[in-house]
Order: sequence, then structure tokens, then C-alpha cells
Amino acid sequence: MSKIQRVAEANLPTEFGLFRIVGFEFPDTKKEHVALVMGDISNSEENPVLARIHSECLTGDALHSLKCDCGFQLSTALRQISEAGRGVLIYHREEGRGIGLINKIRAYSLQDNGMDTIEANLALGFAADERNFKVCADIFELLGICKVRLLTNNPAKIDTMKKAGINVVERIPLNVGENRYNTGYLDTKAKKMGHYIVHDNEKHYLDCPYCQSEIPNKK
Ligand SMILES: Nc1nc2c(ncn2[C@@H]2O[C@H](COP(=O)(O)OP(=O)(O)OP(=O)(O)O)[C@@H](O)[C@H]2O)c(=O)[nH]1
Repeated sequence: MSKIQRVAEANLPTEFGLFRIVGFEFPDTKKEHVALVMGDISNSEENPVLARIHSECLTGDALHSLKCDCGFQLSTALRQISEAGRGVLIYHREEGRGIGLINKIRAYSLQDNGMDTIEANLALGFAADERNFKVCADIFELLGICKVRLLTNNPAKIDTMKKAGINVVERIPLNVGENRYNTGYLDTKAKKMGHYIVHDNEKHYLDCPYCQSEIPNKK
């Protein structure tokens, strides 16, 4: 498979401020991803860039679903980047953890009947997570970024970045939008996928190797 290429860019005013939107495309498959960029990101070696890898979730990001935390994470990440005046959000077009929108709806139907988010994927013949985050490392590279402070609860994103040569100097938790419709989903991600989800404030400090410096009063 060919490597993704940077193919287009323009200004994108948003409710969180003025971003540049940069478009990326695989020459052979025409598969597209985008990044929203704010501020001067050219000097990440000296000043690591606040960054978010956000996988596509039409239901959460655009249709205000409460079944997941995606829409809340998207707006919070854009707000945090805007407040910092500098950062990048990669909008990673891997809907439904890579199974696509219609299959995610099929998975939701199985969840309506009692399965959790992982069991539903497996029952449909997919892996728990079909995403490939390597393309996001390639996008960071095309943007000239080598060091990031990553907004995420997902250890797989950090591992893939590190293996691909993107230095994650800090993990910044993104625990927002918990509600009675997504508590089970968040629990499953924590228990079965190792996500650093916090219900009580201490937990992720203890579990997350990237957050050790934040442990209050740690000896
Ligand atoms: N298959 C499936 N996908 C889901 C479900 N709920 C949400 N998703 C998808 O899960 C993905 C969540 O993306 P992210 O929020 O970037 O990733 P994450 O793995 O939760 O990691 P962080 O948010 O960075 O902690 C999106 O692609 C959603 O469309 C579900 O029940 N089943």
C-alpha cells in the first residue's frame, strides 16, 4: 500500500477558533483523513505539540449521541487546543473503531439486546478494534511534528505513536461526557481494552505510566 500524502489545505473558522484544515489522501485507495492545526507547530522538538487523535464517530461527533463519549471528547479537545493557542487534532476516518457506520449500527443493535461493545464486534466477526493508528504517525510526520502531548485515554494510540517514532512526552487524560447511557461502554473499554477511564479521580494516576508525575503526594 502506498503512503498517505498531504494534498490540500485551507482556513477553517470554527466555534473554537480559527484552524487550518489539512487534507491527506492515499493515492491508491483515495482513503481520506484530515487534521485541524492551530498556531505554529514547526518547533515540536523544543516545544511538544498538544495533540489529539480522534477517530470518526458520526453518531457522537455530529448527531449528539450519548451512547459514547466521542462528541464530548471532540469539542473538549478542540477547546483545549484553542485555549493553548497551538495544537493539532487528527480526524482519523475510522468510523466505529474501523468497522464502518452500518456495522456500528449493527453492533449497537446487539448492544440493545445485552452485549457489550466488544462482544458485539466479535459477534459480527470483527476484532475488538480494527483501527490502524500508524497512519496518524505518518500524518504527524507530514506536519513536521516529532513530539506530542497526547490527549487520550487509550494506551494503543500511545504505543503505536512510540513504535512509529513519534515521541509522546505526556498523556493528557480526556475524561468527559460520562452519562447514564455510556457508563457501561466506558467500563468495558477500561476493563477489556485497558483504557485509562476514571470514575474516581485517583485511578488513572495509579494505572497510567505516563501520568506518574501527576500522582498527588506520591512518595
Ligand atoms: N464498533 C464500535 N465502535 C464504537 C462504539 N462506540 C463508539 N465507537 C467508535 O469508537 C471510536 C472512538 O474513537 P476515539 O474516541 O478516538 O478513541 P478511543 O479509543 O476511545 O480513545 P480516546 O478517546 O483517545 O481515549 C470511534 O471510531 C467511534 O465511532 C461501539 O459501541 N462499537
